[in-house]
Parts: sequence; C-alpha cells; structure tokens
Amino acid sequence: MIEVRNLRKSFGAHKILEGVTFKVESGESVVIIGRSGGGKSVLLKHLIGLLSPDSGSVLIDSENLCTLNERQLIRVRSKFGMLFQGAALFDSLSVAENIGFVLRKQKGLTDGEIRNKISEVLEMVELPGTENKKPSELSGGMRKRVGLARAIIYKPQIVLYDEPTTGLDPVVSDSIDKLILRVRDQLKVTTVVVTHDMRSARLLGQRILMLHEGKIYFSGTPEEIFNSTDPVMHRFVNGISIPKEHYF
Ligand SMILES: Nc1ncnc2c1ncn2[C@@H]1O[C@H](COP(=O)(O)OP(=O)(O)OP(=O)(O)O)[C@@H](O)[C@H]1O
Repeated sequence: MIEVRNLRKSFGAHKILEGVTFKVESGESVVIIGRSGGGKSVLLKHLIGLLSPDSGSVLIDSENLCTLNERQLIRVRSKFGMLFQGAALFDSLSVAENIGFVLRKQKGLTDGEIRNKISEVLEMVELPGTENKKPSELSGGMRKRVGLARAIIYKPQIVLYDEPTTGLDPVVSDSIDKLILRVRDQLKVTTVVVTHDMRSARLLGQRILMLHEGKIYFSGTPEEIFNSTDPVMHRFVNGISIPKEHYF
C-alpha cells in the first residue's frame, strides 16, 4: 500500500532524511518512533505529498507521488485520513462543522445525509450528541476524538496519526489508543502512527520502525524492539537520553 524508497530531504544544510526505505502492507499498522526533531513528521508529510523529497520516491498503491500533477495528488490524498498533532480544529466552528466542512464540497449529498454521516462518526469516536459544541468546550482527549472523526468521515484506506497521545494523561491516552485500534479493525484501514510514547507504540504497532540519524535504523515487532540488546534501541525504549553528539 505504501512504499518509501531511499527518501532524502534536507532543509538548507540540515539533513533530515538520509535514505529512508520501508513498506507498509495493506491493512497493516506500523508505528514510527524516534527522537524529537528526528524527522518523523517530515516523513509523514512526504507520504501524503505535502512535502516532496530531494531524491527517492513514495509510492501509494504503486503510484509514484513525485510524478503526479496537483489534480492526481488530490485523488491520491483522498485515500488518506490524517490526525494532526493538536487535532488542528477550527475554534470558531462547531464540532459538526469541523467534521463536515469537507463533505459540503461533495456534490450530491443532502444536508440530512451529511448530518447522518457526522452523527455516525461521532458515535464511532464515542462523542455522540456533541455536534453543536465548540472545540474550546472540549477536553484535549475529546478534541483528538473530533480530529479522528474528521479523519475517517471519508472512509479512507490509510489513516496517518501524528503523535495522537502527546499531551494527554495515561488514562485518556489509553482510550485514544483503543479507539485507533477500533478504527483500524472496523474500517480495515492501513495505519501509520508517529509517536514517542512507547506504551502506545507497543499497543498499536504490528511493526515498529525506528527512525534514527535519518534512516530506518531498526524494524521489528514490539517484542523484538523491546527485547533488543542494540544499545541505541535499548536506550530509546527505556527512555534514557542519548548524547546529542551521537546523532551528528
Ligand atoms: N518546513 C520546514 N522547514 C525547515 N525545517 C523544517 C521544516 N519542517 C521540519 N523542519 C525541521 O526538520 C526537523 C525534523 O522535524 P519533525 O517535525 O519531522 O521532527 P519529529 O521527529 O516529528 O519531532 P517531534 O517528535 O518533536 O514532533 C526539525 O529540526 C524541524 O525544525
């Protein structure tokens, strides 16, 4: 479903991705871990064509994003739902408007059909009846759920999550993780999660990829990652900070 080949990206002299290669199969859930500032969000943005690489390629369903024009890119992007860091809701819009504004552009849907779709996804994220609330009235965990509802209303084939549990307490994080699993299983979506929350990574990843020094340094099942004796992996999963000089 997703194939990344030798992806390289720099911003000025700052090399972020230095030859990233991996595949995600259809229906698989993959977690990308790595230190803060290591390029995880930059990598996610390449998957959806929001950033273009200096070299290398991203293939979605065998289509190379780098060769597509803007209209073709929009078609490929419609396969994706994305939950951004901080949920990225519009504060002046209600929950229903935040979730439904993209649907309004779709021809052929009546107001009643849009309302039904919105209430269906709000049920799915366990926020029924919150259509008329404003994001400012919601807790951090609820805002994430609204962001997730917006990400899945199109019935995407792939959902990307950028730090879905950052800033949430462990109980709320746990409920968001369970929701991500439910969405994966019910909608049969391919799932890619970027996180530095190791508890989430263990729960969500059928496979975990470690992005380190601009490359996929390690790839394995949660068990392989957590039992690894590799010193970089061991220090990362146990939350021991690695001296910066190790990276550059
Ligand atoms: N558009 C941009 N222009 C210049 N530099 C950028 C841009 N986007 C990201 N960067 C830089 O790329 C580096 C990697 O950022 P990125 O957000 O991908 O890290 P991350 O691994 O997701 O970190 P975190 O876990 O803290 O979110 C950072 O140094 C960031 O400042």
